[in-house]
Amino acid sequence: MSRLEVVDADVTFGHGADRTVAVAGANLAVPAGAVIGLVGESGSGKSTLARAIVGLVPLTRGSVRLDGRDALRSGRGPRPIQMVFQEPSSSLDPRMTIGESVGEPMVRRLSRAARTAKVAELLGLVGIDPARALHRPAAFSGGQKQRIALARALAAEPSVVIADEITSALDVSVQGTVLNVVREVQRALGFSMLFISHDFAVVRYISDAIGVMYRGKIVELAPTEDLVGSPQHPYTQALLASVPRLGAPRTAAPAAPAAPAAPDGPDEQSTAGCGFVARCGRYAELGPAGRRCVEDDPLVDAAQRLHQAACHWVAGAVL
Ligand SMILES: Nc1ncnc2c1ncn2[C@@H]1O[C@H](COP(=O)(O)OP(=O)(O)OP(=O)(O)O)[C@@H](O)[C@H]1O
Repeated sequence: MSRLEVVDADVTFGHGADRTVAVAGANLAVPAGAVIGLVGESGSGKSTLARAIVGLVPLTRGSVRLDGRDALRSGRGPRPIQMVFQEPSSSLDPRMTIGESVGEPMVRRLSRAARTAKVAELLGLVGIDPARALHRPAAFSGGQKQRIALARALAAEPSVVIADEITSALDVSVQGTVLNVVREVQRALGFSMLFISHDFAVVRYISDAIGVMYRGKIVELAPTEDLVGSPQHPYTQALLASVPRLGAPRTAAPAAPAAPAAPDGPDEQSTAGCGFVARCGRYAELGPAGRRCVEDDPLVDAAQRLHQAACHWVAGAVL
């Protein structure tokens, strides 16, 4: 297990009028052996951050560190950070048997016999009957395919696993099974994990701590029950208010209230100050004191502090 850190990360796509800033000043730490959840609405940059961590998209700025060393410059060989995607087809080739797919990351490292034994062990670990190793992905359900994709990721013996919306395409009844398998396997093997989902309930269930992402930034980071019990950032507060309680009807509340921006005030494109200012109820009430929100971008850092919120107006904020 390893400690993963993302430090001051930016990811920008395109140029000129087509320029999109997908990740902007993101800081995040996943302590060794911990499960950190990452939540945020669609387009907040979660997948891009995940892809940048495994080197699938380049960082425009910042770094990814594994136990203090640059993770993106590591040499060849088994990759210490593995990712599982929303679509199992991203990692399972339909023409290969699942045994071949799970065994592939071990081809250079293990003999055929050792690989067969390891494949059986990994399939068993994720609750798939090893006797089915000769079948192709089409023979399995969506939830089973996700578990096989996890087994393949584990074949590389990663110290960090990134799970990106791995239950989002599944029926709710299957989601629980997959989550339980992921949790059991993580506890058994002890790898660190970044678990990404737009579904707060899912992230809460599986994570030791949660990072909330908004417009490319982590705006709050806290142990799970602290975040749920006393959210500090106005965005997190709005996000939690929109999560239906178990059994209660889902309200129509938006993820964040749209506060009207002052006519001469900041808009969604403004980059100097806080990215949430145009939707922030707290800013709307601040009056002149709110100048700071427009001029200064509050950030969380990758340090050890347990509860951090990227807002100038909460206790413990990083200034
Ligand atoms: N390859 C790309 N080229 C251009 N823009 C991109 C690319 N990938 C992502 N983006 C943009 O970056 C922003 C963040 O997208 P990203 O997919 O990371 O968000 P997300 O939080 O994972 O959302 P979702 O859950 O919908 O995938 C979006 O505005 C998206 O359109």
